[in-house]
Amino acid sequence: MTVKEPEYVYYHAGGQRGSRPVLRGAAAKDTFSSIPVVDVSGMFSKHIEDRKKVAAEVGKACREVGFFYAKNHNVPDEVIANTFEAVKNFFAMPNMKEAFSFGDDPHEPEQNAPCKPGPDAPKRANAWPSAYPEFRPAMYDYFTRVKAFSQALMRIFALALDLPEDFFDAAISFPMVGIRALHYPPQEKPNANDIGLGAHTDYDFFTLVQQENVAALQVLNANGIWIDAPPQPRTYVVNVGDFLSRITNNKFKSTVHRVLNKSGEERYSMPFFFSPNREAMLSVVPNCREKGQVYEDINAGDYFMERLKAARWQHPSNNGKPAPVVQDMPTAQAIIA
Ligand SMILES: O=C(O)CCC(=O)C(=O)O
Ligand SMILES: [Fe+2]
Repeated sequence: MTVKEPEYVYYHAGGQRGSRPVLRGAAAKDTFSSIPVVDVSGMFSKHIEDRKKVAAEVGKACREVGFFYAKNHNVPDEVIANTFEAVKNFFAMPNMKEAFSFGDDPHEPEQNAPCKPGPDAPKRANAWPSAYPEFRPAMYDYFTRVKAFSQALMRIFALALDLPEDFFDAAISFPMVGIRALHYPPQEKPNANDIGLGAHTDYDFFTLVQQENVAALQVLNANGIWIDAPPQPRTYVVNVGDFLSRITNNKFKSTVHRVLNKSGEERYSMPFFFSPNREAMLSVVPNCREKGQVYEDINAGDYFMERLKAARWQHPSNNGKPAPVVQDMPTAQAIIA
């Protein structure tokens, strides 16, 4: 009799390598096989019942999947379209890069920081292309709106956790945020090992992904099966990140995902990473505390740096050298191992 070796899926999650057996047939667990769609329009209603209804759906999606599509958000279509156009122009420049990141930086007037950076403040965070001056205002137009939408969404997460709606408000007044504009060129003959972005979880509170009309994002379920998250018109893909998972004692799932562009076409996407203020404390929220709880309180900025270092350390380009010092790395741009 031959015993079949189980097949495994490998990923990086919570700053560490992980693996999961692929379970089929009788061994399969009860898990998701599609990404739920939540109509979030009720979050802008003046009636608390409408907001609570959205929160209930968001909470269910966060507990069961860790991902959902947010339909009827309030970021205008034309702002998103203009931003993608600017991103394509940027990638078409001769000094082509495959990713452009920028994030919170109190030096930049567009961000209306609550106070001016002092003499000890971190250095400027963002590098803007001088050869394309229209890029910065286009990105900021998008940044301002997606950040406001995220701050509003945070109130829905509070309700979803049975907390007062304003529970997180003070902790997200000048949040750590980052936009990553990504370009995935067509892959010749892609196979499962030939991925655009390796399997990972995000180290933020949550992420809002805009993807243009090319499907490539995939989400890992509990059975080790990759579930497609193709673009759905006029939606955001929202996913729980490690910070939110941590403060809910993992009741909200920070789910592993990857990008595999099998389409034969160019793919552009724009994740927006949202985390609390650098000084905020990440404490497990009251309703999720349990005896024998694993997570201690930690400063959000410190946790971010810890995760950034872990990602750098494991990055293949690091060649096993000691982790670089990253204290001058002031923005919340997620660097993926
Ligand atoms: O390109 C995408 O659709 C997702 C990107 C992503 O998961 C990330 O940058 O963390
Ligand atoms: Fe991600």
